Amino acid sequence: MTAQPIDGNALAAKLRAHMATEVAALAAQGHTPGLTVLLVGEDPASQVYVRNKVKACEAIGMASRLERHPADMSEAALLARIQELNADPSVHGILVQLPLPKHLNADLVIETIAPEKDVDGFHIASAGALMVGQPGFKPCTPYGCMKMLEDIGCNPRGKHAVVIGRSNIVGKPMALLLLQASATVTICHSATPNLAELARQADILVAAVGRPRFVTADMVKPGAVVLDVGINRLPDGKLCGDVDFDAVKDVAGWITPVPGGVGPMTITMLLQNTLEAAQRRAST
Ligand SMILES: NC(=O)C1=CN([C@@H]2O[C@H](COP(=O)(O)OP(=O)(O)OC[C@H]3O[C@@H](n4cnc5c(N)ncnc54)[C@H](OP(=O)(O)O)[C@@H]3O)[C@@H](O)[C@H]2O)C=CC1
Ligand SMILES: Nc1nc(=O)c2c([nH]1)NC[C@@H]1CN(c3ccc(C(=O)N[C@@H](CCC(=O)O)C(=O)O)cc3)C=[N+]21
Ligand SMILES: [Mg+2]
Repeated sequence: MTAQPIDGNALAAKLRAHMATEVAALAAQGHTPGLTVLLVGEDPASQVYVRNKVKACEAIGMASRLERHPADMSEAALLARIQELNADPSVHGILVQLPLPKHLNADLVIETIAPEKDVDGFHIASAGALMVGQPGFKPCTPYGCMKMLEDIGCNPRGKHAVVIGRSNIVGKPMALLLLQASATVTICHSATPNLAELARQADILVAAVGRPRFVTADMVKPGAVVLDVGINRLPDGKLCGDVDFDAVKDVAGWITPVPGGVGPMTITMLLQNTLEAAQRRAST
């Protein structure tokens, strides 16, 4: 079997084209959606990501601002800046690029963002809303993965979904979204003794481990949908997912590539959340 590739760039383009019309409608009412991205320090990978986010906003007519701050910015100064952005009506979404320099408490920083501007979906209020099934911003990467399943016609209801990874920004919210969609969900992590055996039972397998080619062909059920969240930079500079794509594509039914899979969908759902934040604000 050769898996069908799930083209994240194509789905992203389709969704963004639709969003552009909604952005234009809001702009016509004087509510151009605005995203502010805060980058503290000079991490080179982060520089690339934040530039891509800002470009993606501009491409669909949103107003985006990138604020660079020095690596030694004090926590008090960062919190004060977030509070100013919380109070600024032209800013609908606030994203603080992670990781932050070690001297800054990332949890405290994220909790300082107003929940109605938390377009990353990382605030405790957003996490709590997701947990209890109330409306709130969903974390962009798992949200994008759900959109990919929808796009290929894969309804998780009644399926066994296995998520490898339990981080607060990917693995855990991914599992909650799949559960909400009535999948039977298994979450694996570094203390799971029989991970390969569990993975092999998955109709939907999500890899969010952060280890290049962690998921090998023997861990995949024939015909499974495999979503590869991993973004790993190899020594030669190339990007590589958490799935051994070349081997797994001969077993899976569907598979996302890296690059060109989940990554572009993460940015797309960030735009979606920012659009929603602006729509909510415009209707109040
Ligand atoms: N495509 C995109 O848009 C995005 C991609 N990413 C990428 O996704 C990957 C995961 O990100 P993130 O969730 O933040 O990573 P974290 O490092 O926060 O979490 C990794 C998870 O994988 C688990 N894990 C690590 N090693 C093993 C192992 N040997 N066996 C089983 N489980 C293991 C960890 O288990 P434990 O909890 O027990 O330590 C942890 O739960 C990274 O490659 C990251 O770059 C992240 C965000 C967005
Ligand atoms: N507050 C915060 N929110 C985030 O959402 C966030 C973050 N911090 N810190 C870093 C991670 C990582 N992340 C990616 C998003 C898109 C791609 C992406 O579009 N990747 C392209 C390739 C890009 C390239 O070539 O480097 C692709 O997969 O096709 C990758 C990684 C968001 N993150
Ligand atoms: Mg992490």
